[in-house]
Amino acid sequence: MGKVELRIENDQAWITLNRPEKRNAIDYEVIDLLNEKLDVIQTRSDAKIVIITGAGNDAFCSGGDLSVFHQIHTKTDAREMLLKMANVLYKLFFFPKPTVAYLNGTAVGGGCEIATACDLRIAEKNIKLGFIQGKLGITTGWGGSTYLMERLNNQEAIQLLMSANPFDANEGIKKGFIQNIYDRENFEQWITTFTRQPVGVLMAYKQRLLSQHDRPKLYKHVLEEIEDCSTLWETPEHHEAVQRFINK
Ligand SMILES: CC[C@@H](C(=O)O)C(=O)SCCNC(=O)CCNC(=O)[C@H](O)C(C)(C)COP(=O)(O)OP(=O)(O)OC[C@H]1O[C@@H](n2cnc3c(N)ncnc32)[C@H](O)[C@@H]1OP(=O)(O)O
Repeated sequence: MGKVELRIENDQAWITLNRPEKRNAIDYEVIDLLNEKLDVIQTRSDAKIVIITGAGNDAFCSGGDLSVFHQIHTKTDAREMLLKMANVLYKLFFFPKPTVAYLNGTAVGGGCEIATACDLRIAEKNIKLGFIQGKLGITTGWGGSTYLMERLNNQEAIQLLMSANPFDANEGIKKGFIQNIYDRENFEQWITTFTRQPVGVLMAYKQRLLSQHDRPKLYKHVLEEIEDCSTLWETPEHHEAVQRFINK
């Protein structure tokens, strides 16, 4: 089994982040694999909808792999890593087919950024969410805050980002971040309400959704976000926070 699995079945393309022992954290190989899987799905007429989830029962995704990314010290190197993943999430945000994050467990940091880049977010109950980057002395850097401002009203978005507080699925529903709470069986039933339509219908509605967004402006904002995050990456606050996690 690879670090990212793709299964296309019943008109559904399931991408599973497959590093349960690291709570499905994102490293360089995962970034490349995610990019490849999206390219494959784009060419497959039997894939009507994309579902991203995590392996195991604990986590959707714990964000960047701190055991790998703690080796990044300079702004230049941080920018390079952030841009690589930001480009994948930009592809995901503007993907021509509908995308759903099925949050089977904890989603923090970059895990919430991946979920935000999807059109819809469905959560299992009792999961923990959080744009916790602030607690690490950085901001989102993969486009997450840019996309969150598109998904939620700015007042809700800024509270989630600035507080860096964890929240649960019920709070997520109230804020408009989570659309439904379903266990796996109910999720699989719900997803068929989409896949029973022809792919052309789903893609046409997706285009209507995408036409709400100003593509060049969003990319500019993503680049600004990367710049801010990579500047903060160099600060002692960030390195000390990551070191505390590594040494725990
Ligand atoms: C860098 C990009 C940036 C962005 O642009 O957004 C970010 O993503 S910043 C956010 C980075 N992520 C984090 O700070 C989360 C760190 N992890 C946790 O807080 C917790 O692990 C958890 C996700 C809340 C889950 O807690 P729990 O279920 O209690 O599991 P453990 O803490 O015991 O972890 C099990 C195992 O997994 C390893 N792990 C977890 N997350 C990461 C990670 N992000 N990177 C690397 N490794 C991770 C953890 O170290 C444990 O390993 P072992 O001790 O070897 O079992």
